[in-house]
Amino acid sequence: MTIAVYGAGGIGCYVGGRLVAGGADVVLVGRQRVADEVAEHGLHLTDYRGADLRVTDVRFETIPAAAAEADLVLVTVKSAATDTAAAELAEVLEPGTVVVSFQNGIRNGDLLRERLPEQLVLTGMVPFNVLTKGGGAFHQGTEGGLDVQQHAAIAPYVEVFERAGLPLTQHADILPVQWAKLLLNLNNPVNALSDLPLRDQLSQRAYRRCLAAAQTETLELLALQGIKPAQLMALPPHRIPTVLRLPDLLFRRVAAKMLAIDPHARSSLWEDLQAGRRTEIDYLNGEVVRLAESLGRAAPVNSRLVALIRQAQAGPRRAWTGEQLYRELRP
Ligand SMILES: NC(=O)C1=CN([C@@H]2O[C@H](COP(=O)(O)OP(=O)(O)OC[C@H]3O[C@@H](n4cnc5c(N)ncnc54)[C@H](OP(=O)(O)O)[C@@H]3O)[C@@H](O)[C@H]2O)C=CC1
Ligand SMILES: CC(C)(CO)C(=O)C(=O)O
Repeated sequence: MTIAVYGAGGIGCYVGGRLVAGGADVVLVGRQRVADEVAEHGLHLTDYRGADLRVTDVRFETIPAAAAEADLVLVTVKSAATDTAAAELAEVLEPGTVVVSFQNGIRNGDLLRERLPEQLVLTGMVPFNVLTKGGGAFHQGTEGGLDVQQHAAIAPYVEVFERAGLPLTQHADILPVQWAKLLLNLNNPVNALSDLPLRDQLSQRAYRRCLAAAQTETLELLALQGIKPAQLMALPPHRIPTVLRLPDLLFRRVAAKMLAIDPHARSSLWEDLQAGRRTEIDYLNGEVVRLAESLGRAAPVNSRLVALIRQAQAGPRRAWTGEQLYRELRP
């Protein structure tokens, strides 16, 4: 049973490396710069529970053909790269290969399914944060295993993921899980604009009010669309904005788990902005704007966040205080 990880960056190297450490036959497919880093240092994988693994026997390839032998392919490219990845995979994969999208956003699985009609494409979800530390080191900064669409084809891999310390939770209906994750990802632009680690940013009420506003707007649209987001945390999604708006002291008491994040962890969107790469904003808050449009409504808070990230992508960046950002987002 060979597993290919297609797009081995933060999530791909971490998940793929943990699978190798758990004894699976894995090939990582990614860029030359990451291949060089892994060749020099191997992988050093740590997590919030104190796991500390050095993985030296890593197969890292840089051409799509390396995925051809795989029985299972985990797609871990950023959303804007899914189209190209799908075209490359369509050229090399055997019919019947199982492909799982472990990406944020709502549509990556659908896009892969459309482009890979001869393969079985399932949608997955990564609930935790991975901090890319450099020198082959990746740290899981928040709790969680992996979520995936339920299917008989997943059965042969359940034990492999279990051994890797990343148990799979299967869901009969993955869309509510994806939307629940997207509600959390609405914080990605807030975090990027704050230019702070997640824990510092979420510790400040003004930033949390920005996230609460983006979530409230989204929850109203989801209700109109008839989608009930899944519960991923101790609180149901519709209660989270109220908790986010609490004063700092109370928030720390009531929602200590939300702040149980590695002190250096940042959102993946911050990482993209920092590296000058195209961000996933159009697939996160932009997805909410699209939903609003399809319902003949507006999503002013999420639209503004999309615009601010586009500005930051195009030109000089600034670090917004929570108060400044909240004033900017208020209708
Ligand atoms: N990082 C995190 O903490 C979390 C991320 N996610 C989600 O997981 C997904 C992956 O994120 P993340 O790992 O952070 O992203 P990264 O950018 O760290 O990793 C993706 C890697 O794939 C490479 N890549 C892109 N296209 C191809 C291709 N066609 N062939 C081979 N390699 C390719 C990229 O190279 P290049 O940059 O040169 O294009 C990059 O090295 C995203 O959807 C993200 O939102 C979900 C939960 C947490
Ligand atoms: C885990 C979380 C919500 C925050 O890191 C994320 O998905 C991301 O950074 O894209």
